[in-house]
Amino acid sequence: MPKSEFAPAKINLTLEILGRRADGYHELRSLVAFAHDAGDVVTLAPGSSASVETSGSFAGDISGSNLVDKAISAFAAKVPGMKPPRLILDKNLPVASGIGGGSADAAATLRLLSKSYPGIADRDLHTIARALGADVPVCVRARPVIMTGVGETLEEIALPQEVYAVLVNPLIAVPSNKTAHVFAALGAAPLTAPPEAEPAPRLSNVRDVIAYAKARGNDLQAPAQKLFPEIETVLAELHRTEGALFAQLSGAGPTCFALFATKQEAVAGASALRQRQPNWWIRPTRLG
Ligand SMILES: C[C@](O)(CO)[C@H](O)COP(=O)(O)OP(=O)(O)OC[C@H]1O[C@@H](n2ccc(N)nc2=O)[C@H](O)[C@@H]1O
Ligand SMILES: Nc1ncnc2c1ncn2[C@@H]1O[C@H](COP(=O)(O)OP(=O)(O)OP(=O)(O)O)[C@@H](O)[C@H]1O
Repeated sequence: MPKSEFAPAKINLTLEILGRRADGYHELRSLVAFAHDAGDVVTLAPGSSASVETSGSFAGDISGSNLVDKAISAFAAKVPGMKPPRLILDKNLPVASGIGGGSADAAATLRLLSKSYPGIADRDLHTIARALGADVPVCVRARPVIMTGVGETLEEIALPQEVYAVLVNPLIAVPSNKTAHVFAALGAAPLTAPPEAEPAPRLSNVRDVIAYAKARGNDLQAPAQKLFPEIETVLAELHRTEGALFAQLSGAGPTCFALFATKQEAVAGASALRQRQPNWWIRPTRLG
């Protein structure tokens, strides 16, 4: 019986960049949520040949070595004698799009392998995840958190049950090192002192989430928009969608999200948008 792990899209509801560290990475604070019904799927398939096979709409867009392969190698390095598995990656999320697709796939692979090899401590899994990418630890957790550090410090937070979003990606070509470009374009000041800790917000309903997201914003939105002007069109389209209460960029983009109070409004908003922009990737989803 094949075992599967869902690799949900990651959405940065907020993204504050607090300063640049000496190693070039940035300290940040981000409210991160995950999509209930938009994601890739990683399946451990029967068979003796070690391989990673890809299927799905965006399988052909992965460039360089697949983060799933890197996750397997990093995990295997901690498990002497581990038999390399045969994995199938169903790639439904657009690549290099700011919703952490590759990170989510690496994280799902680590969760899958750690179920087969339960000897690996959570602490070791976290270290492996961090070495694979700044977004991989949060994707291993795959629950709403306030993420700080460069992405390694995770504080779980309760999100209201009913938060609906529409995710929109214009499917423009972006370079594979897009995230580094966007951080560089921000030109953040060097950190002079460690950022101050602050208590996690209390988010009781969708209005609280929107107020917090509006107040904190996404510091990468302006530089990303300068590099990829299509983002402005995506945000304008989301703002004019009926029922959309708030719209912003996720991560380094170009995927943007809008928030809705009900599932019906998110589904209707997504279909109205699809009528206007048939070539975009548009997904209504519940966030959690
Ligand atoms: C923008 C976010 O998506 C927000 O969740 C993440 O911070 C990016 O996470 P990621 O894509 O997993 O990032 P990595 O693959 O580790 O790094 C890609 C590049 O982004 C920049 N980077 C990333 C994370 C971070 N905290 N500071 C950075 O400056 C670095 O230039 C790095 O070379
Ligand atoms: N399994 C994978 N899925 C997607 N991209 C992958 C994968 N493996 C390797 N990559 C490469 O990783 C890079 C980042 O892709 P990803 O989809 O994770 O971007 P992202 O969502 O913008 O990430 P972030 O917001 O964390 O920078 C791309 O250049 C892509 O070719």
